[in-house]
Amino acid sequence: MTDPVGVRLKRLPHGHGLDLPRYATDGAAGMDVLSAEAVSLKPGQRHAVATGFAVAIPDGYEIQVRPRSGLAFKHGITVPNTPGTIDSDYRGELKVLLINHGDETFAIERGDRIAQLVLAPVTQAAWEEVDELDDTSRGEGGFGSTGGHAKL
Ligand SMILES: O=c1ccn([C@H]2C[C@H](O)[C@@H](COP(=O)(O)OP(=O)(O)OP(=O)(O)O)O2)c(=O)[nH]1
Repeated sequence: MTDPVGVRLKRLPHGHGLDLPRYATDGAAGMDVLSAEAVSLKPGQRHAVATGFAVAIPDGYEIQVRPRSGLAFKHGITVPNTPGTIDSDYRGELKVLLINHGDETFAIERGDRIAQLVLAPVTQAAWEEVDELDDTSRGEGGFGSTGGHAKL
């Protein structure tokens, strides 16, 4: 595990009194993030859930917003834009987009752990436009070209 990276975090008025996102175990990759609002999601419904804080991520990093597998597996609650991207220059409230793919209304209470945040390094690309690309054994094969499942 590398040394932790400092990330500035500002609580917004509706975030006061809530725990900050935190790693549930020593080896956790993601910090569980809490909802700052109570909201119910009907089947098929989407919502941008308030977290009650904003961040200033250091240059060269992003935060990814990922689903919690337990909510996804047991209730069909997931992040439709997974992994959500929090840019280092974004200063608005960090929101967690959720969708209910289950068949029952799902109630979220303020303080519920709704998703997880993963701090990740970012490498920006610089295009090098060329007339021809190098040959590879895969070539233009893709989208299941190597098989591995009867349906492919
Ligand atoms: O799950 C998410 C995804 C994004 N954002 C915020 C932070 C991010 O930096 C900003 C823009 O996100 P993104 O680039 O994914 O959105 P876009 O649809 O491309 O909008 P924009 O034109 O604002 O970049 O919105 C969130 O709070 N939660």
